[in-house]
Amino acid sequence: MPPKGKAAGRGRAPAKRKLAEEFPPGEVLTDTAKKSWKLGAPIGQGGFGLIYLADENSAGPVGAGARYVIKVEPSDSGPLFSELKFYMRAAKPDLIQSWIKSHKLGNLGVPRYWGSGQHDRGGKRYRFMVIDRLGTDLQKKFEECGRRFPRKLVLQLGLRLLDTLEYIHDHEYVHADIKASNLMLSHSDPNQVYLVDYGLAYRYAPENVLKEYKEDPKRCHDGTIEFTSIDAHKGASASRRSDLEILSYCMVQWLCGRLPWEDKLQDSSYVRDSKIRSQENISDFLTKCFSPQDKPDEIQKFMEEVKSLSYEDKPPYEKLRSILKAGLKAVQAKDDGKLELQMSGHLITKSRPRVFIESHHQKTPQAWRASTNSLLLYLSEKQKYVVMVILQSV
Ligand SMILES: Nc1ncnc2c1ncn2[C@@H]1O[C@H](COP(=O)(O)OP(=O)(O)OP(=O)(O)O)[C@@H](O)[C@H]1O
Repeated sequence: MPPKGKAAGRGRAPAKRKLAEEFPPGEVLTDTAKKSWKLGAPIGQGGFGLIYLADENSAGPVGAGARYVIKVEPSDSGPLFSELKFYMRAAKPDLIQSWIKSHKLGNLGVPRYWGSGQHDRGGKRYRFMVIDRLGTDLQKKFEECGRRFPRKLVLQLGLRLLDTLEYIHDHEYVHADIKASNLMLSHSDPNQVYLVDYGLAYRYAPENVLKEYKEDPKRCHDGTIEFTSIDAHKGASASRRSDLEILSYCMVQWLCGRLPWEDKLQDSSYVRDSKIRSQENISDFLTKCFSPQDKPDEIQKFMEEVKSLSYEDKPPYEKLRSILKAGLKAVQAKDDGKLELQMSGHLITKSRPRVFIESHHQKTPQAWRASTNSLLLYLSEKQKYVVMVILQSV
């Protein structure tokens, strides 16, 4: 989970806190249901602990194809405790499966929870949690794609996130930190995307009683600064509309490359005021982000719909899905469930190039780098600029 006001993109790297010691592969952990799990190699590091490959305990070592991961943190770590509460309440495999069935979905983007417990080692106590093992995060894919995602991909991600948010909202929680680095592709299916990191997830309606709107100056700007909601900037706890507002900023960034306030992320009040202004005139905001021929009508409609929600409102998920589906139709695509990182041939031929000159900071430039919808041309080792040709779908 991010500390207060952490930025998602370049230049973030907050100081990592004191970490849990690294356990050797083969360490066996027993959960509260007395089930044993074996650790493999560590594959990730969070703010407070490590993530290891894992499998049900057996005679053999845990290999690269492991189906689970175990998150281990010192037992006094708050974030894993609150994340664990979310998983225990809302991510049990049976619960997810019955939602998938009753809502006729192909999949649901919440990793399943398989167990948890405490583990003592070297005189210290650790808390651990077993969840599904996932693949690459979308921030890496975003960077590889030259910081632009094709319109179809953005709309498909929006649709899958609406399914996921509807589920977690129905289970009394909001996520409050949606961003590409918290979206991970399945390890086995490139068309499935999961929302991870529930360290900031907030139980907005315990026992179905909605929390009231209350600003707390000590909690201003919680979340990831460029995407966090106006409510969070003002110190109010996240609500369902916050998740959708955050999703809309993400979709805009994925489509056009950067949000207008990204140059001044250190100035939280500036970011808050820019977001307030963007909501006052959504059309003007999108005009700043896109060229006239690229301004996405569906994103404007989506944002207008979200803006009309009050703090306690249940979002109209189905209406929001139909807005995004209309956007797919406008680019001659449909909700086929495919997360295509590459532009299809059809979209490329209907693209118009835009050229940007950017300062060149790379120490070891490549001759060129092609990605889904952009082509970066590094002029030479000594030159100061790169030329970025961006193919924008019309
Ligand atoms: N289910 C998973 N399967 C595979 N890798 C994972 C999984 N969950 C997390 N990871 C990897 O572990 C890293 C740390 O994840 P974690 O959820 O612990 O982050 P965190 O504690 O929120 O830390 P921070 O937000 O500070 O990066 C992730 O960046 C990701 O690479």
